[in-house]
Amino acid sequence: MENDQMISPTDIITGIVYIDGELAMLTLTADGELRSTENGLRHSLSMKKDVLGFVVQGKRIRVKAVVEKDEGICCGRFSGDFVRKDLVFEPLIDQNGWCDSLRQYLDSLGRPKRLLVFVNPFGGKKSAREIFDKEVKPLFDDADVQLEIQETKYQLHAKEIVKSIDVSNYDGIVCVSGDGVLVEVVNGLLERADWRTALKLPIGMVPAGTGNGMIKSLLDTVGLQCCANSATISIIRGHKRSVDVATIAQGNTKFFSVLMLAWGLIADIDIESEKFRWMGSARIDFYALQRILCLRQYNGRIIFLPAPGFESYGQPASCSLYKEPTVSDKALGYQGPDTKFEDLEWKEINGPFVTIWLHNVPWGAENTLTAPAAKLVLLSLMRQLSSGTHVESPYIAYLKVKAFVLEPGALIDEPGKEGIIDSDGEVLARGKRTYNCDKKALMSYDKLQITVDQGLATLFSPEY
Ligand SMILES: Nc1ncnc2c1ncn2[C@@H]1O[C@H](COP(=O)(O)OP(=O)(O)OP(=O)(O)O)[C@@H](O)[C@H]1O
Repeated sequence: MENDQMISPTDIITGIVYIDGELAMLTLTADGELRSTENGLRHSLSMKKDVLGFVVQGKRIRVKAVVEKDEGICCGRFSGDFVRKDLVFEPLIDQNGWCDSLRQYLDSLGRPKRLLVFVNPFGGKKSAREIFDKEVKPLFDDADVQLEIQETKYQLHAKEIVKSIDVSNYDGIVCVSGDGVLVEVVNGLLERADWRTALKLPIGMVPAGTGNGMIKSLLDTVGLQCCANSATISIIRGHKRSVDVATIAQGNTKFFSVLMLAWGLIADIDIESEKFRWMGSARIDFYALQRILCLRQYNGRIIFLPAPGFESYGQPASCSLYKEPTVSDKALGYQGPDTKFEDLEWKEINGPFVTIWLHNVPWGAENTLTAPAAKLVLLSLMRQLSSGTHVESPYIAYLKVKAFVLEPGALIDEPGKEGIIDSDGEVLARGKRTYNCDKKALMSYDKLQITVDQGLATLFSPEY
């Protein structure tokens, strides 16, 4: 704290104001600091980091701000990393000048002003609407963001909507949901004829599902909690980052994935635990334990193109990525990466496998899981999942690949029973005698290939 406040010719606006009934000097500096000196003490708010917006209340101006809270403070039911720290001041003169300066500075930050918001009332513990009303909407209102709210009414509703929206009407799309709606939005945008433009629209996530792996990955990287408060503030601040999109193809059928593909144990836990949806995210741990105690092993083969540094894994493959069938002229949307992989050095590993898990982001869900070959080892590895140390286990082969082919087989001790292939929480293929095997799936339980386009989609993200 300093006693004096230097005025610089580059300051945007400066003047005497009342704060809490006391006279104070307030300045908006050129680099976006809102600095006040009151009773010799200096306080400041960063327009970029702390300030959401402002509102005129009679002669006063209320600057709505949030600051990162100190560790140990808990603010009731909805926890988060931020607490409110509004600044209320009354300029002695030129209230309009203050409003114009604050508005212009906020506008110069390139934050989103118009958002299409999907709220999935069905996801997770069915609390998305409550999360949206109590935590998300008030913050967007403070930041003066216009919202077009769309509650999803059925599966694939969000995908259907984004396929036909006028993308120029929005600065972004927000999903108050789990990862499922995010994936629908990405797939919907990629199926548009104008997918290149449409994919530039940033997508924001507010965790309100069982699987919130994408937003967990983004927030955790900068030490923020995976909660609605931190996620919404990140969207308001408007920073973006690009994420890889994997194309999973089986003939002409395609699915675009941003998180992961799983087969075997992980898919079985993810999909079969649906029976325990009422437990919230605990259903995953609960069912994982059951599945590990009655472990299944699957026949099959994986063929892959190792990334640099991972060439020693597997043996030379007897075949490579299959050739794409010619795309019909009617297929207008994105068709996957253009890269040609045929003549490269493919490797293969033959089963049996407990699970195959392909990941695009570090976190599959808020409390991830992966697994090797023995029950006791699996149980001890479960405890390591939250730290990620499971990848060091000798029972796990952890490798980076540029392209991948999965040939899924049947259970080794029950050849008439097959498995489930799951991508981003959705069932891609259901084999014979699996859970809900009479339900329709996008692909058949057969060979499929995965290729990646780096940085294809744009997400709202905390600043790194
Ligand atoms: N009103 C609705 N009724 C039923 N399903 C819906 C509705 N709205 C959206 N869905 C579907 O719910 C699925 C799961 O959504 P979301 O990812 O938001 O939640 P989640 O809890 O993380 O998912 P899950 O629990 O299935 O892992 C999506 O496939 C979505 O299409």
